[in-house]
Amino acid sequence: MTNAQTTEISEPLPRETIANLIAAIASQPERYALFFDIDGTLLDLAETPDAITVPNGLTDDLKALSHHLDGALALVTGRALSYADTLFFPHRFPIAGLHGTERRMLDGQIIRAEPTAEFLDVKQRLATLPESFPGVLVEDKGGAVAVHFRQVPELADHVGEAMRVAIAKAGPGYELQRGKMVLEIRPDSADKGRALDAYLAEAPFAGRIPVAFGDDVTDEAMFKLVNAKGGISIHIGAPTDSTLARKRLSKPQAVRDMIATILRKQL
Ligand SMILES: O=P(O)(O)OC[C@H]1O[C@H](O[C@H]2O[C@H](CO)[C@@H](O)[C@H](O)[C@H]2O)[C@H](O)[C@@H](O)[C@@H]1O
Ligand SMILES: [Mg+2]
Repeated sequence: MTNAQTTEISEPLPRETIANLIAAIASQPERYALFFDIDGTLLDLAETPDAITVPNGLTDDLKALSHHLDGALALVTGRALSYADTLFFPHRFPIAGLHGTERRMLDGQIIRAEPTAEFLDVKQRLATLPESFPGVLVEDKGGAVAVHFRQVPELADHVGEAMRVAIAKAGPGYELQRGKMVLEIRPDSADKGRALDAYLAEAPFAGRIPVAFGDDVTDEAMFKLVNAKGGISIHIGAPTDSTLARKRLSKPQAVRDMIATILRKQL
């Protein structure tokens, strides 16, 4: 996907621009709302879903940044909401999980699509996939199911075929989501853009400039929404023209450094 209207497709965020953004968020926090993807954005990617690590200090830094923004910080992730909570325990951030299809609002209420009988049947069948394709890893996320092939990339086509059959059996209400070395069946009731938009309708997010950080296909819906609202979209990773994001940071460490610098500046 390319974005012809974007003049700065996935350009590195110049040092000066980073400095400006950091200074602005540090000195005028009431103007900004920050939205972070998790895997590949806040956290370095790992070989398997459970092998990720949350670097020392990140959880507290996120909490401090959230406090600085008067709560206008949310995580928008493909992970299950409950899993994301365990990553950043004991803090409970506003989180949109399963690519935006389950969302905890500020009052603690959670909006999610209930799984259908057909989906649960498909999920059960997919659980046996590693018997036919050793090395493939099935991640049960409750309302969604992901099949990872990072450890056996040569099986990508087989996984693709199995998931095409599975999505047809899952029936209405579900869609196939592509990701990094993963294919997933998830509810089609929302996406990360719609989740972000829903947060922007609520205090303390409402009326603020959205700033979204993400690294993957699923984050494009978020970038599109943020661009339309005059916000700042930041892609994490190598330069690419396959993103709607208008700015770029090279890796999760750069995101973590940016957070730490904002906090130092506001002291
Ligand atoms: O939207 P995100 O927060 O970025 O979540 C996207 C998916 O992240 C996880 O999978 C990815 O990260 C794994 C750990 O680094 C990696 O092993 C895998 O290859 C990646 O696809 C997670 O397991 C998925 O459920 C999320 O949808
Ligand atoms: Mg990601």
